Amino acid sequence: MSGIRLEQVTVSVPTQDGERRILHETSLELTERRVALVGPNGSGKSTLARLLNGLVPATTGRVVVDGLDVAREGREVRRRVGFVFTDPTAQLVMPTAREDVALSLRRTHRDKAERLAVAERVLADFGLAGFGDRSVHGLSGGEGQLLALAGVLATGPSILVADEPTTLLDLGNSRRIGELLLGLEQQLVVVTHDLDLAERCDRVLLVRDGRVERDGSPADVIGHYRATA
Ligand SMILES: Nc1ncnc2c1ncn2[C@@H]1O[C@H](COP(=O)(O)OP(=O)(O)OP(=O)(O)O)[C@@H](O)[C@H]1O
Repeated sequence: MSGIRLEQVTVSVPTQDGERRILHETSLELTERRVALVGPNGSGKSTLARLLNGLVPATTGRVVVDGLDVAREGREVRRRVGFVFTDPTAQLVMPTAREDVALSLRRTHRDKAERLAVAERVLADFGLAGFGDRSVHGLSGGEGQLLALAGVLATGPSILVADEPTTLLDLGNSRRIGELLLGLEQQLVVVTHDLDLAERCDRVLLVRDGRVERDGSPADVIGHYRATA
């Protein structure tokens, strides 16, 4: 039951004179622990990633996550599929770092004082000890991305989807976040232009012009991408 399945999925968006297909018919089964989506700008990677927790609905076909139909059981799917965006400010909603993580814990910890105490421990686990009172708007890109990840992982998802999580980061932070993502016990689906990160995944999909053009080992797919970019 675990894993991700796309059954003949397409995504179309309305245009002035009809509609445009941004993901052509795609069928996939993703069971590897670490899966990377690579490809040119505008090729459909984010669209594919966003289908996995219902942020983008399939126009036709079906997306199934851990045996759950994303269109029908969206709430439960979103509990299981954590999503991190390129820009952490898109998902940091509370004034301070501690409160932001505590917000993620509201389903699992009813008591507010306990939530805040657990949030403090989560911050420490992510290298953010002492950041509890800091404003989420005053964090550096790397700190913000760590905090966003801490908040999402604190909800206990079984799958993490990360859309270009290292794009805004310097080399040091990009490596730090990369290590953290690759070391997760959860299944990871990461959209990335960072081919070093993709190379360390178990499976890579090259998306081009709204299609999965190549799918396989990092060596094969990235080799093909480099040769045809
Ligand atoms: N809601 C939408 N309405 C219209 N067009 C859209 C919408 N969402 C995506 N697109 C278009 O679909 C195509 C694929 O977009 P997508 O964001 O999936 O690409 P991407 O591969 O993630 O790109 P990048 O690497 O630049 O982030 C793009 O041409 C984009 O402009």
